[in-house]
Amino acid sequence: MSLLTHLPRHRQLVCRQCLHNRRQALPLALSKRSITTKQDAEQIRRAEWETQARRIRSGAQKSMLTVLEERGFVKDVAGGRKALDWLLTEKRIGAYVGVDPTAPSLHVGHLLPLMALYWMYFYGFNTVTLFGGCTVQIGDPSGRKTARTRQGADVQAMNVQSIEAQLRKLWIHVKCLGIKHRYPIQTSADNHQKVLDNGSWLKGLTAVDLMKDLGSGMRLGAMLSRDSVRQRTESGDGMAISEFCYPLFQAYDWWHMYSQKGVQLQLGGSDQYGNICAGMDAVNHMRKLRRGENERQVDEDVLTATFGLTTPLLTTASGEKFGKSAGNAVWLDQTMMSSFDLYQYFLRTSDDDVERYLKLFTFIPIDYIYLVMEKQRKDAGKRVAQHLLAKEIVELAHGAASAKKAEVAHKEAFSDGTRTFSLSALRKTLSNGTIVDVPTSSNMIEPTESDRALKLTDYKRGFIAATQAPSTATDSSIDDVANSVVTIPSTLLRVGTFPRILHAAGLVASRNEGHKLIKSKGAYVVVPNSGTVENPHGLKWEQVPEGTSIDPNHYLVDWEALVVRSGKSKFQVCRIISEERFEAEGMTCPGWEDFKAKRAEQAAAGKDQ
Ligand SMILES: N[C@@H](Cc1ccc(O)cc1)C(=O)O
Repeated sequence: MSLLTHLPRHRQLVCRQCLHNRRQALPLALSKRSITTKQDAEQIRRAEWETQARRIRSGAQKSMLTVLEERGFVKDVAGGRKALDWLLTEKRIGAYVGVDPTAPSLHVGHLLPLMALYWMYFYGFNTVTLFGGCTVQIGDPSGRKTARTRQGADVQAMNVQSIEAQLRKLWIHVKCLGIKHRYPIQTSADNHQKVLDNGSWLKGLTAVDLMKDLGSGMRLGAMLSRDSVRQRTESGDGMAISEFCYPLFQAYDWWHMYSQKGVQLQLGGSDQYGNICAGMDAVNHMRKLRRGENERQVDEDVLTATFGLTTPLLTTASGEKFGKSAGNAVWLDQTMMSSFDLYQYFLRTSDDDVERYLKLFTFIPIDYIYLVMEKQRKDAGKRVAQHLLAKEIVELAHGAASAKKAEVAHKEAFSDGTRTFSLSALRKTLSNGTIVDVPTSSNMIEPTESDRALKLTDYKRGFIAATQAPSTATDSSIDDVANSVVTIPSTLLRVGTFPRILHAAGLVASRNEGHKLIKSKGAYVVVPNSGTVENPHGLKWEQVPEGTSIDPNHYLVDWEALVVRSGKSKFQVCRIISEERFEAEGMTCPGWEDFKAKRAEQAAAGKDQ
């Protein structure tokens, strides 16, 4: 906990443990009077750090790197593991994670390096989350097989604005979670935690200066041998000079923050390894050039050296890509993915993955995670670990109030394992649920010059609609439901059309797969009026019966909703509306165009006869 020195003395809320630590850490003279001057604060910070270092050296506390490794954050360390472990114990260095605002929101994949950085914050390091207001205009080729499509200046400006706000919001939630989990955040200093835009220094940098200083120290051989460059040249697609030079800009960021803020460590996803190594070389070169430091000092002094740390690429235990829902990214922005859906995405985590995710995506102390996992193994059906994971992530991304609401909505919806579904929860979902029309074209909806006034939220909605998997997808990797409510025209509800409905609801990738799901007894539907005396509003699930004589209309709840489920917990609430309204509002759903085409064909054939 911080010492909250700006508050009057009686409001400095410090828990007993912190008070004890603080007394131990403070030089006697300081602990007796109130802390006022900057030097005092600095002295306390130093004393706090020294106490922590002593505890780590004596084995009473785990080192920073050990914590990161134990929780699964470390794939590669550039610069040497042992040296980094030592440095992180001895010196309160600066560390940073950068993201390019290529979309209006971060997605869960971004969280990995960010979480590692947040842990460093709890340990007292000076931390920077950087957004690439300038680098996004160039486009990082790392890990990409093709060049990015160029975005309009308006789109870019909105993305930058949105990502900056999101990074700031995440920090607020991180601090709240830190307090909740009782991490002793050390006395804050000006540079303890910052959100920076690389535009603020790259914009003023001239091309000549970049090439003269930094460019002269970067070797072509190393840059050419990078995977992203090799792949493109080998595939014949080639690469633009701008993309090829991208690492120079990222390297300059680091040099800027190294020289101004003592940032010695960069964290990033595994695709950033090349950029990070290029940055380390560049910083060394600049140190020799600008500061006139001698070669040996730069190459050998660990206390001033730079290091890189990459986080692993996440896949689920069954080998699928992590962070995709129905083929789309799992966004952290609430207007692009509701708290309900984000919660549901993580609630579906398999038992094999959940422990790993709890370590990576939550700040829950590791011993508590082990306890939860014991409980989980005893009664896996309750999914305690998954609920905990889902709630913590929503709390991190959307805040505590949203997390609580999402938890209640889910627990109510599945009040008895996955067997009952309460009417009130369903009604709530129907009234809150975002109805996202799946667009007919996969073109990005980009605001034009004349659309300058377009609000950010509208833009985000447009973005999410445009980047959804196309409605006619037959991609069998669709294993998820992205929205709380989908809208389906009543025309699709005919005797024998359950496979079509499962497809329209997004639970399966085609009508054929719908058939298969029903046949394998994996499809369920909520039965209306199935409450009991004890639980009159509870709704029960029933297996969708096989056969062509089943009428989905018999399962309509409140005459407006059909709730279908695939397997254990993948469910979808479908709002049923008339075809006229569906068409008038320009909506569509998987299989709809196909259905209409067939209907027209049949009508034409009927006329011919
Ligand atoms: N290149 C990074 C983002 C980044 C930008 C600037 C930096 O200084 C660091 C990282 C990415 O695409 O993920």
